[in-house]
Amino acid sequence: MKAAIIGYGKMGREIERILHERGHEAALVIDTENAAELDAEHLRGIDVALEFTTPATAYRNIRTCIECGVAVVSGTTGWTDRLPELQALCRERGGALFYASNYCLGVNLMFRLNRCLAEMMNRVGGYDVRIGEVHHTQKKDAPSGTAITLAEGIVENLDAKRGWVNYAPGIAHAANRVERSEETPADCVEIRSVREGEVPGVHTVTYESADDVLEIRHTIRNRRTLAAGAVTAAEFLCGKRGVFGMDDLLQQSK
Ligand SMILES: NC(=O)C1=CN([C@@H]2O[C@H](COP(=O)(O)OP(=O)(O)OC[C@H]3O[C@@H](n4cnc5c(N)ncnc54)[C@H](OP(=O)(O)O)[C@@H]3O)[C@@H](O)[C@H]2O)C=CC1
Ligand SMILES: O=C(O)C1=N[C@H](C(=O)O)C[C@H](O)C1
Repeated sequence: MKAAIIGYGKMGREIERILHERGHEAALVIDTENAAELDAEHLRGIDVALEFTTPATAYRNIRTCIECGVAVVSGTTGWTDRLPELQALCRERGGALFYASNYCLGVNLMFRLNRCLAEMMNRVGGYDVRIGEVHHTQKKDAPSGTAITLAEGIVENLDAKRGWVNYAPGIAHAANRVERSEETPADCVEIRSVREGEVPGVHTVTYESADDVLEIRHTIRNRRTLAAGAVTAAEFLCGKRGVFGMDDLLQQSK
């Protein structure tokens, strides 16, 4: 597989290592200094691009890949209100796009558990739910894309919840922010965001009643699991047309 890496930061470098280990070629590397080289000429001959950049740049990067007819795997978070536009463009152009808010297999199992638990909670009274996420201090977006996917899984399955808000004290650029935890409306899932040291990512879904606490938690030990999942998605996407996510990948590997 001849791959392009778009964004040569923490994820881009880890992805490069996994590509080499699996015998693929990182034929093009795009970062801020050569961002202008993301064009048809430089993408010629590339089988798949792996895009991990910033909330401000992901849309344009992915769009360029689709317009140049190159399959693209993206994991960039903090911009996905515009993802449906690109999914529509990809379908219209007969391209290939894979997006996941989290490429770690364990997190995707947690997504399934989370949806299932939310559905079961409709038959049990007395619990309220909240989500916690902890990440490193360089993270540009809040809440994390993973926390948003968890919140959407709850909203889709738990009748009492209609949306989510973010309690993110001290974090700039938080979406759907409430200033204090007590301001969270009863029909919203509160996501509490914390930025701390070098933490790769911890996500917790907590159901609390007056008498007990039920929690599901996932802790990422290192970015290797995220990069390996992204490369597996790229291998899956190669030669396909359409719009895909982790459920498609997990379906196939059953
Ligand atoms: N879905 C998933 O599983 C995961 C998603 N992520 C998400 O992926 C994104 C990247 O994460 P991470 O690697 O940790 O972040 P980093 O900040 O370490 O890396 C991002 C890189 O992209 C570069 N960049 C900025 N603009 C452009 C551009 N226009 N074209 C090409 N490169 C550009 C940055 O350069 P410079 O530093 O010069 O600005 C930087 O090198 C984030 O949104 C993060 O939330 C992260 C891990 C897993
Ligand atoms: O920025 C990160 O580091 C991560 N971002 C993703 C997110 O926002 O959910 C995935 C993972 O948690 C690491």
